[in-house]
Amino acid sequence: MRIKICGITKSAQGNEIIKLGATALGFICVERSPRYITPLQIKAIIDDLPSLVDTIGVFANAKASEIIETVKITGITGVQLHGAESPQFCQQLKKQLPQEIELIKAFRVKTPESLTETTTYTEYVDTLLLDAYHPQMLGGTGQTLNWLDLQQFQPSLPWMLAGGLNPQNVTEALSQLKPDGIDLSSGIERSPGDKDLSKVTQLFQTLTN
Ligand SMILES: O=C(O)c1ccccc1N[C@@H]1O[C@H](COP(=O)(O)O)[C@@H](O)[C@H]1O
Repeated sequence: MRIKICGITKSAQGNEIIKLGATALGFICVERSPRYITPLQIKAIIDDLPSLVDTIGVFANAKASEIIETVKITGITGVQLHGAESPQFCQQLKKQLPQEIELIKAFRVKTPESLTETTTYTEYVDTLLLDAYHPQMLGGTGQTLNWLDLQQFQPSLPWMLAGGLNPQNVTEALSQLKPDGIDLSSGIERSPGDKDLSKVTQLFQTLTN
């Protein structure tokens, strides 16, 4: 299972988190987020990481040109779209990105019906991600989804579960759902962008038991 730890802002923490077992690190490219870091800061962190790690830039309603420029500057291996990007935007962006760049579309699930929207994207992206809906915040909310409502979600693409996961609730989430990956941010932090390595250690201990 893929394990993505998102909202990395510090090189040393990113490296420790990879050693603990994460398969992917996420970097927030949304300026209004307290976890935002610049493309040059992302590049500096990635340059210091082992090469086989997935590195995902998280965007929300950004222009395609900004995303493509960020991919070039940073060397990220994937792009996560966390806003209201349309299927057509994803289709166009996918055509413009280098073939090897993973395109992830995130959905902030408000009602079980929100899940049906995902089917209109499956032709144009590589991976789906489900996050909790919050009226003011785009992500990193710490709010969980109603996992029971997701049990019927069996998309044709790999999918990742996000939204308020932490060392205490991840086992319960994975007993109800079988995502291809999980994505955590605020549940393993001291403060936004500052990961708590003891919580990350606890997470991986829980996952390996
Ligand atoms: O983390 C942020 O600040 C953020 C800002 C804008 C878009 C997405 C963001 N984070 C995403 O939120 C989920 C995890 O949230 P949490 O575990 O509930 O804190 C993850 O997909 C991040 O990429």
